Amino acid sequence: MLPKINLTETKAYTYLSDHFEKMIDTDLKDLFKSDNERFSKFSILFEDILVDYSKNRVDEETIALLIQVAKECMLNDAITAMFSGEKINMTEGRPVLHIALRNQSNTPIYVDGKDVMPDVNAVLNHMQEFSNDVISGTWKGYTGKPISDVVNIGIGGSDLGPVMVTEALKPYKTHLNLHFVSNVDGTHIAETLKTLNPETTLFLIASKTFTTQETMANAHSARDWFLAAGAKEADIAKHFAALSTNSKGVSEFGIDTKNMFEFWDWVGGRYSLWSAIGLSICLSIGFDNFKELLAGAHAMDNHFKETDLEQNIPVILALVGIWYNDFFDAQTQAILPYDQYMHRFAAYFQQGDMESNGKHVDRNGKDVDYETGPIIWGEPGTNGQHAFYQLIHQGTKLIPCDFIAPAQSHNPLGEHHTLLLSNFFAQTEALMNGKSLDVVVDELKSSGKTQEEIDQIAPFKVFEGNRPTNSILVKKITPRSLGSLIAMYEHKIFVQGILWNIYSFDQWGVELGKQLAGKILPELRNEDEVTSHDGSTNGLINRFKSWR
Ligand SMILES: O=P(O)(O)OC[C@H]1O[C@H](O)[C@@H](O)[C@@H](O)[C@@H]1O
Repeated sequence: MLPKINLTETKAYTYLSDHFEKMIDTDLKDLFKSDNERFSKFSILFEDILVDYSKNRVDEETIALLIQVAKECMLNDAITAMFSGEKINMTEGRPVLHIALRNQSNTPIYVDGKDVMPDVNAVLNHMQEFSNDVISGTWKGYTGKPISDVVNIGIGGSDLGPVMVTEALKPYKTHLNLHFVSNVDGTHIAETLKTLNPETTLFLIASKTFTTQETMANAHSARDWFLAAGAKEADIAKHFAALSTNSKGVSEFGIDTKNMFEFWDWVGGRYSLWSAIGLSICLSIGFDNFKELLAGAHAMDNHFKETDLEQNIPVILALVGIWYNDFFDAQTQAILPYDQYMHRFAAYFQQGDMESNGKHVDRNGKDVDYETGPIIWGEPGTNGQHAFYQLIHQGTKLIPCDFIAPAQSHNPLGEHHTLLLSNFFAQTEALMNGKSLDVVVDELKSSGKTQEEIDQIAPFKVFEGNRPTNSILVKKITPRSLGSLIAMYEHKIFVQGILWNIYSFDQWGVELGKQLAGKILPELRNEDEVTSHDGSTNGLINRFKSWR
């Protein structure tokens, strides 16, 4: 059972509210001036990952009080509950055990009295054998040719993780070409199939439930395309595999359950890249690299489970996030990787964070009267600098940003990486220091502007600064360090959910739209005028029918 304490009910929260009044006007620059040790006090090194949170509007008292809130919310008990397989996903009656999928120490983890590790290891062995066969060409298509292309058909958690990781780890790629089809828009599958040869294409139908409309529609279209090319039903076994918890659904679709890679209801969709859903990752980078990804995540799991809250990276990131979310009213959190390979990282954590903590009912079933999950967004640097950073620097909103960069590039081309990193360092410094009116005026004077011109233009060139950032410097993006980074954010989300007293592992919010689409679908299958909805929906549907 998870504790059910709202952070706002803790004693420390009251102290934190008073403390906030003091901190609201504190300038980051002054915090650095008054403490030479600030960087070492407010940064944590974990393996090849340095997390610097010193450019935040916090001092030692802030962190101490936030930790006190976490303790009063019984965070340690919650961590133990998750790792020991308690059914902490109460509304679905399930444990939350993505940590078991990467439990490389193989210590037993029990669900309803049964150790899950033998099943986890059996699926991993199956994934190893299968991916080795496909990569080596031992696995042959129906005309005896080896596989050249793999299409993962899945959506949400059955798509975003594999896409993000295969992109982030492209330097480790095997010879297989990976494709991902998620959208029910026929364009997605049609465009993907255009370039493919059915004799050498392998489809992975990735769906935890094996009922998701988009995935089933795309899977059927893929099968039709495959059969239309001259293949027989019996050939499907060589070209279709399923990654799912639903063996009945898989065999009804016509996939041999020998080609099914199982996982379990205690793996949440958005936490499933470590499970059989990661088969596309294994095929893309090879099983050994996939194991390294798991090992990196496991190392972060151990850090999270065993480190004191004061030095615990996911805990600190979560608390600093809460500080802005609940005291400074920051609505969003940007994730800005200075690594082109990580271009889907923010999109991945959009689901990871927003589907987990986008809740307004607490674990007591009551509406919360404080802010919960932030809006997550971001794009890689330096592209973002030339697009939306204007608002981060000079807009009216406070946007805490995570800057992530590798020290070593996989493509050390000329000076590119040095240029990239100069921007990475410059941005957080600029956001913190800003540019005062005096400096702007001096600059304008020395560029020969008249006093009148200076008076006119100066206000627009001022940067307030004092804008908070975390800098996450990684030696190199490898399967291991990426695994650790992902697990770090997963646990951050967990900690925030605990303190906000919400259930982070269900996602009822995605259901209503699905239900209504199910109702509307039959109405679109005929030409009758629709009158059963509100005026707007009726009007739109009827216009659609007349135009299609
Ligand atoms: O893997 P499935 O079952 O196809 O679900 C795909 C997605 O569906 C819904 O949008 C949610 O439940 C997501 O969390 C999930 O990732």
